[in-house]
Amino acid sequence: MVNIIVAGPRGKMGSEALRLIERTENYELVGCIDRKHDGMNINDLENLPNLDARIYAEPQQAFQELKADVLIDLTSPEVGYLHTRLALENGVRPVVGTSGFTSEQLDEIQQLTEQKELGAVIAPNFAVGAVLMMQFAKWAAKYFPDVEIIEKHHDQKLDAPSGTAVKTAQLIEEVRSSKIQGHPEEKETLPGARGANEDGMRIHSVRLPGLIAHQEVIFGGTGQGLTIKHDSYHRQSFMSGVKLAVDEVQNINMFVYGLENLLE
Ligand SMILES: NC(=O)C1=CN([C@@H]2O[C@H](COP(=O)(O)OP(=O)(O)OC[C@H]3O[C@@H](n4cnc5c(N)ncnc54)[C@H](OP(=O)(O)O)[C@@H]3O)[C@@H](O)[C@H]2O)C=CC1
Ligand SMILES: O=C(O)C1=N[C@H](C(=O)O)C[C@H](O)C1
Repeated sequence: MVNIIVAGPRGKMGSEALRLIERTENYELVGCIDRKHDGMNINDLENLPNLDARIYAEPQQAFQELKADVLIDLTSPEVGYLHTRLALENGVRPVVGTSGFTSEQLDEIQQLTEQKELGAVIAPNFAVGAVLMMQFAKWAAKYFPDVEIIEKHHDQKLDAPSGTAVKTAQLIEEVRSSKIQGHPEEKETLPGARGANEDGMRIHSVRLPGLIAHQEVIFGGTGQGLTIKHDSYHRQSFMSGVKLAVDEVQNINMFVYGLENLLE
């Protein structure tokens, strides 16, 4: 049995993670971290699976009182970082989907994971199709160094650019020499028109109601173009990746950043 704590259980992703736990035979929800409803039970809340687990507003109390193997964190960048640290400090292996961590925070989590000799998985995107999109983009960038990323998300998203777009740019940087794109003398007549600049790559963030999570990586070459595109139409698209991470995090004693490192 895998004993799991979910942080952010009322959220769009957290509630989907509860449904994953409910339908997985060897998973047990032992508690949740939620700043509201302290002391209540998940089965007291409407529209959530009928799971019997106490809610803790104070994360430290949850980690001390519960016998947990894995934390699934799907919250917001500041609190997600805190939960991840607390999990490791209390011997619990984190599986983190929360996006927006800084590279310094990722380094610190890596160090803590190694110091505690535990496993930890942080995945900017748990959808297998998105992982493939990022890998294909890395491959294409070897031959097409001029690239722009357009990520599109629902309008409740807090961080921009998305974790997926940042990770895509990082993967491309591994195979592409630093490059300034566009005309060297180009000027923005409206600030932000050319998007964020990551090593010369432009990242554009679209936020609209109705969207879930979508990304296009657009390459341009002489007389040709290539677009690699992924769409998540439902948050269930992320759950097979969350499951893979929960299953694998128990077998590793290292920090993993990106689901591609767990896929065969
Ligand atoms: N890696 C991946 O594949 C994916 C990652 N994500 C990421 O997962 C995270 C959650 O996304 P999503 O479910 O859409 O977001 P939601 O806003 O729907 O859910 C976030 C949850 O976290 C809680 N929360 C937020 N801030 C705090 C805080 N300071 N203290 C305590 N609880 C807090 C919210 O509670 P409250 O209602 O009280 O604010 C809410 O229950 C985001 O970072 C998103 O980018 C999303 C999809 C896929
Ligand atoms: O907030 C979201 O919804 C998503 N966040 C992740 C990100 O920032 O890349 C993953 C996915 O794009 C959905």
